[in-house]
Amino acid sequence: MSLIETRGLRKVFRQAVKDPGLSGAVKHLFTQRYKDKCAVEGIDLSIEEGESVAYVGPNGAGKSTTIKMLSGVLVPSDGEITVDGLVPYKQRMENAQRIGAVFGQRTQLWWDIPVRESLALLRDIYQVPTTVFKKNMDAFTELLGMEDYLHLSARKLSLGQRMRADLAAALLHDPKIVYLDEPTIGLDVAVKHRIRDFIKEMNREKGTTILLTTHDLGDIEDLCERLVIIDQGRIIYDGKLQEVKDAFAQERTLHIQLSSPLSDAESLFRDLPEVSVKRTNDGSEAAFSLSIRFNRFRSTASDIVKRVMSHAEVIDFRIDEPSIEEIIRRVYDGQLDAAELAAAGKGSA
Ligand SMILES: Nc1ncnc2c1ncn2[C@@H]1O[C@H](COP(=O)(O)OP(=O)(O)OP(=O)(O)O)[C@@H](O)[C@H]1O
Repeated sequence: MSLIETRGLRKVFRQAVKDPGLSGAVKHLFTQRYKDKCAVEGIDLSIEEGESVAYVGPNGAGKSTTIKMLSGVLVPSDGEITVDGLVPYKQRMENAQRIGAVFGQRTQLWWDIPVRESLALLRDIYQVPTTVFKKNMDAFTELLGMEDYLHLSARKLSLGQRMRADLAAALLHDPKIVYLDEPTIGLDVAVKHRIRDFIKEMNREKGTTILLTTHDLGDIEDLCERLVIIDQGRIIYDGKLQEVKDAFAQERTLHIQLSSPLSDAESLFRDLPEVSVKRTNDGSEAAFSLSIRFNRFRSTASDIVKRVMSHAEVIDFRIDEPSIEEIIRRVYDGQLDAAELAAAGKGSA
């Protein structure tokens, strides 16, 4: 059995239907109307120990609802769910010992007491042995750069400081699994990197299994090898991040630096209509640069470089592939359909 396993997992919420405005609110007091909203529509998910999985989808897709069911906060309407052999909503306390959770929008720290005290309270709640607590506190303080603000209450922390303290709080008891819901939301680039490095370290060093939901697709590229895309409560893709890139990132851009300008570079590619050439010389350091976009299934980078080299001296070049961000955006926009996507991996669409 996998560490995390769900079969046919469903969650239906009962939502109040109100007419707009004050009259609608008053009317609702006397005649309540409700409709069922299926937030999660039968999810089959297997996650092995040590995996790092991105769980992404547009707003309202059902990501948080899934995580809440996995962490035992919500009871599923239907289906099966086990986390390390436990049924989370039935064995909440045992489950809590094995998981850590960070919800970017909320904190699990006590608002008015110093961070150091909050962490000590969590040590007692989770019954973390003193040696483990000390070892983790030392390591986390250094890795997350918390020394300067351990004496401050959560109320006084900046968002980046608070998020780092929250990560420390979630991992203090060495959980097997950590659920990260938007762990880098609203953070500057430096703090984001620090947090990502820390998560990678936990995954590598301790084999912590990571389930990450995020709208920051940089998080995904940096942290996860596997991608699960959910839309309207259903998984529409489940497979390797690299497979999605290989299947859909057909476009490449070659950035070539020349020793002197090359006039009419376009003429070198007249027989390749899908190739487009842009001059990107910004006048600095006598750089004469071309950015050449091509479809990797129709042309090869080596052919393009060869053509340029036959007319000019090439000093340097590099190839860029589109980011996963662009591909996922196309999925969200409906430009890539689920069946196409599923064919690229082992998606369950
Ligand atoms: N407690 C609730 N009561 C009623 N409906 C809910 C409740 N929680 C979530 N929903 C509905 O379920 C659907 C899925 O919500 P969920 O929060 O799981 O989405 P999400 O993928 O996490 O979205 P986001 O990226 O915006 O956080 C939404 O339509 C939401 O309105």
